[in-house]
Amino acid sequence: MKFPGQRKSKHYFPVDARDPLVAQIQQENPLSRTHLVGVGQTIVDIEARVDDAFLARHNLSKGHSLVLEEDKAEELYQELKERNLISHEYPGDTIGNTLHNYSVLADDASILLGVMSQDLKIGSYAYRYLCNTSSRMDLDYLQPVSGPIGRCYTLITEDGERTFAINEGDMNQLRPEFVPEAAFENASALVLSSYLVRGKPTDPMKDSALKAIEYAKKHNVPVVLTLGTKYVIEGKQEWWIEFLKEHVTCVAMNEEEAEALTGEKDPLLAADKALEWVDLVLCTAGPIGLYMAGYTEDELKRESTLPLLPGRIAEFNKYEFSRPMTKASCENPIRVYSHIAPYLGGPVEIKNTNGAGDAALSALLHDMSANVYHKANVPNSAKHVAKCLTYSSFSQICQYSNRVSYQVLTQHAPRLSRGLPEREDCLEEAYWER
Ligand SMILES: Nc1ncnc2c1ncn2[C@@H]1O[C@H](COP(=O)(O)OP(=O)(O)O)[C@@H](O)[C@H]1O
Ligand SMILES: Nc1nc2c(ncn2[C@@H]2O[C@H](COP(=O)(O)O)[C@@H](O)[C@H]2O)c(=O)[nH]1
Repeated sequence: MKFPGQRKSKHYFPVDARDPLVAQIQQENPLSRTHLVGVGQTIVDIEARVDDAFLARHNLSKGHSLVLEEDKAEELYQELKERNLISHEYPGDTIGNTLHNYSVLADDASILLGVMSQDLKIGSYAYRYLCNTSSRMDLDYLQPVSGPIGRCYTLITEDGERTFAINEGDMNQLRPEFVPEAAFENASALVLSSYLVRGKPTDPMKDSALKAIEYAKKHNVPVVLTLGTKYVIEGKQEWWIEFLKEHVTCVAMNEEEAEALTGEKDPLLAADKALEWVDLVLCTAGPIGLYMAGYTEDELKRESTLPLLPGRIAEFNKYEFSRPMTKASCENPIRVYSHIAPYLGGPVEIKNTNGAGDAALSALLHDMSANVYHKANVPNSAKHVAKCLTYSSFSQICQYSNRVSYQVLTQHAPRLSRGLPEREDCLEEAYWER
């Protein structure tokens, strides 16, 4: 496990391998490991620049992620091919992206539960998916299917807006028996997306997601839900609120999804509202940066030394140096908020915003895993006097998530092609002290 940030703090771990005492302990007690689990829809992103007329011709509404009928998807693909509009093809899926990025950042294992075409042809989409996925992602549990994996036509119009058109293939055919309980033992978190419930009523994917949640709860693994797109939430707010209350520890969303869920346009107020249903919120807001909201124990709250920020909740970041906890594990819970503007104001040139939100979430999940890992290996550390959800503070996680989003904005693909630059191994020096 490579650790997120604060490499020089007294709590930094893994400890220096050159210390003979530590080396001896590590030989006697091999380090306990953890991993992230995700249930995903195996999808390849097929990216093309199109005009508004193209969207109109194929009855697509801009900014939406829509599942197409097979014949409509084929028509769309044929036009893209004939007009030579396809610019890039990458493995996608909001969960696949998140697990891959997690594995790259943490240099550690994640487990993808999903489907994969059993007869792989070299050059096929399934083949490309596997070739461009981190070797740290464990794909051994994938369910073989006879059909193709999903295709996500990522249609980018001149205004930079992305419209997703999905040809689902067999991506929703994951059956509950391919969700093994063993994957949840020692897991640090289960990550799911709201896309999993929008298949046909006969698709087994939703039951598989519920099975995964059942095992996560049984093994005390936090459930993290990413909202994917506002269109899956709109009109079904009540259903999602009940789902969050019943199953979810942490919700990740962008400001549009947050508004669809809570009715609040202001991301800070939306995040605050979501705390009625979950313990931790990550709300990205494009060029505005990102917000986190959560709970901490009153006695353990830590005041920020950064400038206090104005907002719909006055000086809302006052305790952002605290570490997130579940509300239930606090005797006197207080709400904590943090915000950060885009790293360096955003890249000079944004290559593609695809995957920026997934990237932010992968950094948060890395921090959650680091906490589990540290606790298992140094249980008597001062870090674990209270039961926290993360290794770092709200403020530090905001900075880390933001930094990882920036990295994705500077490249075309939605998945990190490599980790953050080594020079930043100590983010404090390069950025956090700025
Ligand atoms: N136009 C932009 N300028 C600067 N930073 C951006 C821009 N768009 C996104 N970001 C960064 O990427 C993060 C996630 O982007 P966002 O667009 O909110 O996610 P999503 O892709 O889920 O909609 C933001 O919190 C911000 O740090
Ligand atoms: N599992 C699904 N993933 C989808 C779907 N529609 C789009 N996407 C994926 O989202 C990411 C981009 O994420 P963002 O953080 O930029 O919002 C992209 O790679 C797509 O593959 C879907 O229906 N299901």
